[in-house]
Amino acid sequence: MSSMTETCRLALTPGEPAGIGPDLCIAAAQQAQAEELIAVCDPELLTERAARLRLPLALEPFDPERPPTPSVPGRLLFDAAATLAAPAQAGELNPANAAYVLNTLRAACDGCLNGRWDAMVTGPVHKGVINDAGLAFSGHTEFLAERCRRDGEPTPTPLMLLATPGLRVALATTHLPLAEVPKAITEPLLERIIRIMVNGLRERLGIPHPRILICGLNPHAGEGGHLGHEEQAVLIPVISRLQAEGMDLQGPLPADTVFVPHRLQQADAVLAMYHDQGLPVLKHLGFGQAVNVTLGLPIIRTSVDHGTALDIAGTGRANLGSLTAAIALAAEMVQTTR
Ligand SMILES: NC(=O)c1ccc[n+]([C@@H]2O[C@H](COP(=O)([O-])OP(=O)(O)OC[C@H]3O[C@@H](n4cnc5c(N)ncnc54)[C@H](O)[C@@H]3O)[C@@H](O)[C@H]2O)c1
Ligand SMILES: N[C@H](C(=O)O)[C@H](O)COP(=O)(O)O
Repeated sequence: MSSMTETCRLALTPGEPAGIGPDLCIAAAQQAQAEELIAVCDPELLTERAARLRLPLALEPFDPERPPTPSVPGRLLFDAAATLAAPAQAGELNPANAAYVLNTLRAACDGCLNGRWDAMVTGPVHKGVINDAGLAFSGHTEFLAERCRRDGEPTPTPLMLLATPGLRVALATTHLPLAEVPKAITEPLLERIIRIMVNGLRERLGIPHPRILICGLNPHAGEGGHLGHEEQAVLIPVISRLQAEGMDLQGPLPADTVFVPHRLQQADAVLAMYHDQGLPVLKHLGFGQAVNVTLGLPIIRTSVDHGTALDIAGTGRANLGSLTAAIALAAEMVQTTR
């Protein structure tokens, strides 16, 4: 692990090889970066995609013995941790490459755990094609949590938080079918999630006294029990307990009005109960510029806010904004944590 004064060393996973992830890594490599970027992938993928995009790219193998140096335009370090099973065709998913994608994530995560690099920044993966290949996968967040599990200990609970200027939204549940959400939101889970959120905002994002708005699960936060019982049975007891410990929490609040400007001005983050309660609002405000952060794990991981965009892979039309923001936030989190 690099020291206080050193350049941040960031692993970059391009994600789904048929998607825009490789395009974005190549685009990022065209710019000077304050960090050292190491693409964890099959270098052939980048060479072929760069040729298709007609962009210059000098690839150099990563040498952990050399001190980290800021990336220079047109040059990119790589760690050939995994090899494609079949050549990648932009825009065309191939389940044969699903295991390769997961191997790049394993290598990037393990490198964070063993100090090979300071943090990992992930490009988008395609959850469907990984499952089509017979590999159970619901998202990076859950996969990395499992990878960070220590022998004999339970899997750490990960917290997904997306951030864009003016709004941070975290999720109590992540990639879960909607029908399973109510029973997943138990008192122990919610208490764990709120503690991780408060600690993560403090320790990783440098907000000393985070103010958090907590959405109800039901319309109008249950309308006093007339539109659902989870607020009274689960949310209110947990929130009251943690407020009594001094945490700055408000809720459960009706999710339809929690995101109005005057409320957000008085808060550092919102906790939504499920994926599509929080993320549509965040993406409406900041799609293409927002960052997905995983809190609650012993590693620093940020990611783009968008998917694989197969419709534009290999065309040069992919917007670099979210990856740029994800790299910047990972570096900031590394500095905050040093
Ligand atoms: N970080 C991740 O790994 C991540 C995040 C979200 C979705 N996904 C996965 O991506 C796949 C496709 O999801 P989707 O179609 O809902 O969303 P998507 O983000 O891939 O595409 C939605 C629309 O936005 C456009 N778009 C996305 N990123 C863009 C960029 N950087 N520049 C310009 N245009 C861009 C696409 O062309 C498309 O029109 C799914 O398998 C989903 O699970 C992965
Ligand atoms: N929930 C994320 C989003 O909608 O942007 C996305 O699916 C990626 O999640 P992971 O980082 O867990 O793969």
